[in-house]
Amino acid sequence: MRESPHLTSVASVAAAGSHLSLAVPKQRAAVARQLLYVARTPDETLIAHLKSRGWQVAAARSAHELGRLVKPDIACAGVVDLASFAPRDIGGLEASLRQQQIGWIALATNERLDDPLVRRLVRHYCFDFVKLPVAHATIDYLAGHAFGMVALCDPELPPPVSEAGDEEMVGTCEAMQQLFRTIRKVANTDASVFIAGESGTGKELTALAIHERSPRRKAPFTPINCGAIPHHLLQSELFGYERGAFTGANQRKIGRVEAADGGTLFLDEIGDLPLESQASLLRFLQEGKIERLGGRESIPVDVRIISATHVDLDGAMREGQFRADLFHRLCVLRLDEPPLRARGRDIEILAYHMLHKFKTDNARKIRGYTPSAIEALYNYNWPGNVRELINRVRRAIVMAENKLISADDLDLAGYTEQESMTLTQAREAAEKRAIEAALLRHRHRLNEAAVDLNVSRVTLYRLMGVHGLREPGSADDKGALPADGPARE
Ligand SMILES: Nc1ncnc2c1ncn2[C@@H]1O[C@H](COP(=O)(O)OP(=O)(O)OP(=O)(O)O)[C@@H](O)[C@H]1O
Repeated sequence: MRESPHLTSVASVAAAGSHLSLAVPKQRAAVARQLLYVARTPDETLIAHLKSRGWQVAAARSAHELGRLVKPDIACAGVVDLASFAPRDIGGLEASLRQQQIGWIALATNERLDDPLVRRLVRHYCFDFVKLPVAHATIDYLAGHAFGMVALCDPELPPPVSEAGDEEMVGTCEAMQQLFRTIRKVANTDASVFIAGESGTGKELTALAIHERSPRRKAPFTPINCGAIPHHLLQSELFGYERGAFTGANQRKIGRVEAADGGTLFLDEIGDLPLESQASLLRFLQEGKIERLGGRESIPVDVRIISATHVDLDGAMREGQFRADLFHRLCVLRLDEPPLRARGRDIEILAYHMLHKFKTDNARKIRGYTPSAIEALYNYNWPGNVRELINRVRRAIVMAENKLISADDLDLAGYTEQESMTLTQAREAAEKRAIEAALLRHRHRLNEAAVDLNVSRVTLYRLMGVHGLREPGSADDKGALPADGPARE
C-alpha cells in the first residue's frame, strides 16, 4: 500500500503528488495515541466517542488546517472523511495524506469511491477505508490498527538526503503534477535529461528529485554551475588533471565528472559552457571516457547527465554559441519547469509552505497572510520565481508585526489595489495566464495549445506576441509563424 521509505517521507512522493519530497524525517517518536480527524463538518459524536476511547483528537475542517496540525515527528492515526469534501477540495488533502507517520483510515461513500482521485488517494496512502455510514466503534478499531502499524516504524530511519527537509517539492497545479509524473518516469531511465525553465523555478531541485528516484541514488549527485566557474578553470574542474600537467599542478586532481562516477552529474547553466569545454563534454558523452589534463589514460566514467539552463539555447545554437550536436546528446528527454506565475493556487500553497518552513520560534505568532497579501501574491509576476517567493516570505517573517503577514511585509504593497485594475486589465491578465498555462501543458506546440484554447493557431500566435510570450530573438519574432515541431520537446 505504501511506497518505499525513500519515497514516502516527510511529505513524500506520489505518482502525482502535490509534494515531491527528498528528505526523510530524522526521527519519528511514538507518543500517546493521537488522532487527526479531517472532515468538512466534523462529527462531534464521533470525536466524543474517540476521546472516550483514549484518543487525543485534533480536528481539521480543511486541507490547510490539517497541514498545520501535521507534525512530522509524531506517529498518529488519521481519519479522513472523503465524503464530506467537495471533489475539487480533495486534491488539497494529498500532501497531508502522504505523511508516512500518519496511519490514515478513509471514510467514503460508494459514489465518492467512483472518483479516480479518491481511489488513488485511498490506495496510495490509507491503511484501510470504510463505506459510510459506519459504527464509531469500527473507526476506533481501524484507527487503532493504523496507529499500531505506524508506531512500529523503525525510528532509526535512513539519514536524510539533505538536512531539514529542504528538498521538498511542492506543486498541485496541472503543470507541476505533470512534472512530477515525468520525474518519476525519467528517473527509471539512464537517458540524458535537459531541464528548461526560468531562474529560480526549481531546476536543480528537479534534477535532485530525478537522481533520488533513480537506481543511482546511492551514488553521488554532483551539481556543477558551469556559469560560476571561470572559463580557464573549467576543463580542469570538469575532467581533473595529472601531477605536473601545468605549473602549480603539484598533485593529481580528480575532476567533477570522474567524482560523479556511478551517480548523476547536474550541469547547471549549461548555456555558459565555453566551446572548448563543450567539445570535451561531447567527446565524453560519445565515448563514456575522460582524460585528465596532462594524462594519457582514458578513464571510463559512468554518469547520468542532467543539464539545465534558463537561457534560450535555441538562440545560442543559431548564433553558433552552443553546439547543436551536444544539445541533442544532452536533450534526450526534456522537462519544462513552469514559471511560478503560471502555477495558479500553488503560489499561495508555496507561500504557506515557506512560512511554515522558515517560521522561527520568535515568529510563532504569525498565523498566515492577510487577504490583500494573498491578492498581491497572485497579482505579482514573480520574475525570480520560487527563489524570490522564499526571499519575500523570509523577509516578511522578520518584518511582520501582526499575526498575519501583510502585502507590505512582503514588499508587494503595490500589487494589492484590485480597484486600480480595470476590467480590461483583469481580462488581459487572465488571458495571459491561460495562454501561458496552455503553452506549458503542450510544451509550446502551438497547434495543440490553440485547440485547447479554442482559438486558431494564428490567433494564438498573435496573442503570444501581444502578451510578450514569444521568445526574444526566436524565428517567431522575425515574423515567421513557426511550424510545430520537436524543437521544444
Ligand atoms: N516546487 C518547489 N517546492 C518547494 N521549493 C522549491 C520548489 N521549486 C524551487 N524551490 C526552491 O526554490 C529555490 C530555487 O530552486 P532551484 O535552485 O532548484 O532553482 P533553479 O531553477 O535551479 O535556479 P537557477 O536557474 O537560478 O539555478 C530552492 O531553494 C528550492 O529549494
